[in-house]
Amino acid sequence: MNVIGTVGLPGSGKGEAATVAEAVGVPVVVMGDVIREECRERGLDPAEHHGRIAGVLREEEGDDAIAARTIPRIREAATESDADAVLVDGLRSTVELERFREAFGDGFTLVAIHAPFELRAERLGDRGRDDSDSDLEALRERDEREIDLGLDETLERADVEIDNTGTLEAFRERVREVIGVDGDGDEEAAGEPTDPDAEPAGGGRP
Ligand SMILES: Nc1ncnc2c1ncn2[C@@H]1O[C@H](COP(=O)(O)OP(=O)(O)OP(=O)(O)O)[C@@H](O)[C@H]1O
Repeated sequence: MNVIGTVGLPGSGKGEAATVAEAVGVPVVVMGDVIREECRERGLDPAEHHGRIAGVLREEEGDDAIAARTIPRIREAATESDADAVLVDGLRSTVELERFREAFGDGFTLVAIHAPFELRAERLGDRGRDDSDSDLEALRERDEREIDLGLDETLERADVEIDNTGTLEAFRERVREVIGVDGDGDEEAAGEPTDPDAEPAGGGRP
């Protein structure tokens, strides 16, 4: 089974990458859903308690708690789908990376998505999902929180890099390339890492 994990700072493009995967039939498992489910089980509103419950889970079950709870979801998504790959959105730390490598071996590919602070701030401002999206100080704090969890080191250990500083279409094309789907929507060897330095394939939308 090919499992593609994405890692990137807030606003780097992980959600867009997940949307591309879904559009080509690659199921997406969002690690944050594990936390949202735990919030609901504890009778808490995920919108308010998400961050705290993520910390509580790590304290109670170990630093790899969220990865460990995500693994059965990945296997289930793979079983239910005809696709050769599953995309996992939301890795934060090397402990989680190691947990996935242990579970999926060479089938696990970590994809780092990079975009500089100013660009992420601008894009999140446009996204405007909530108030924090347009708050520079909030973004700085989110960056720091994620870096504290080990996001920087996790980015450094990626198998494939995606530079998301160009157009949205160039990014989408590069994501399709990385998940092994060509511009016509045909699946190739989903999950095989491609040359990280390669230019996006370009061309029109599928
Ligand atoms: N290359 C791009 N050009 C223009 N807009 C982009 C590009 N890449 C991403 N975006 C937009 O930037 C915003 C942030 O991207 P996205 O939601 O994918 O980030 P994320 O990494 O999932 O962030 P978070 O961790 O906060 O959920 C979205 O509105 C997305 O559509």
